[in-house]
Amino acid sequence: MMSEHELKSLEITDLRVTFDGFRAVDGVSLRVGPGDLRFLIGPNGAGKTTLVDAVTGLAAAGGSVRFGGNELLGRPVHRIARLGIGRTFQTATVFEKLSVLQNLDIAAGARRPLRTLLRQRRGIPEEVGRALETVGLTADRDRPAGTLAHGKKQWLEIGMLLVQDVQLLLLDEPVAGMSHEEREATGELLRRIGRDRTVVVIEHDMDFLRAFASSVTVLHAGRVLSEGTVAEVQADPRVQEVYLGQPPETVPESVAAATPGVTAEAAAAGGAVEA
Ligand SMILES: Nc1ncnc2c1ncn2[C@@H]1O[C@H](COP(=O)(O)OP(=O)(O)OP(=O)(O)O)[C@@H](O)[C@H]1O
Repeated sequence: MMSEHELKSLEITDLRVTFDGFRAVDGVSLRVGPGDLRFLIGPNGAGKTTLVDAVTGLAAAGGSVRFGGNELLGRPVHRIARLGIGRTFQTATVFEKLSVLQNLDIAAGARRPLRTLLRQRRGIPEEVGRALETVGLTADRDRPAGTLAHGKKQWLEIGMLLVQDVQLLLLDEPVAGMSHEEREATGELLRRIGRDRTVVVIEHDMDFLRAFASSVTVLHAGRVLSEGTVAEVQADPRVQEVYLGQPPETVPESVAAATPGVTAEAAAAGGAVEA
């Protein structure tokens, strides 16, 4: 289903966020075009979440963030949301006692009177029906959201962004804690919604990244360390150095295994694999 909106790009220029003199984001520039599925990776503390906070208005920042030509920096959170920008957090934030349908209704219903939101209705608003289908929750629509499996809660949260007609989605570790099947389904979902929207995914799961990313930006110490296709980024010696310079238990096995010059034994000797 094509959006009736023109496709928009996210353009970040010289973004800076400082906490008490500490530069958490230190001059980041990047552009994500519509139809791209951009993964944002980097070691802990690289500035990934802070970057998303800056884009969504939760962290004060210098530089420029434009989406579809509109400058976002300096606008309050709700105005940024109104420009079609939405995010998810690592922990899904759904109304657990309400049904899937009611959750979507509430997300969609800023325009409807409050008393109609919780009422059982025969008809399902078109955008809600569409979102149910897109995120694969049609059969679960009457279940309380609190009884959904972890993966489905994340999909509901994505559905809640879709009914708000979000054009830029920023997702923070959407597959953390998911089963293999849930990851696959989530990857397919991101591909579907990414076709006519701009999607940025913060992710640590390297197998997931390799399967679904169309492009990757690697952040390190608040800066862009590397950018390109999955293959380009994995072959970049600077990326290898940053990951291999980490304590062994945080080196993703698939990065090490895919890194020329790093043997499978060395990767295995690195010990535990990050989630
Ligand atoms: N509100 C804050 N006050 C002070 N420092 C902060 C604040 N938020 C983040 N930081 C610091 O900024 C740096 C970047 O943090 P951020 O959470 O953006 O990293 P990240 O790349 O998302 O890491 P992770 O993968 O661990 O989530 C870290 O050093 C963090 O301690």
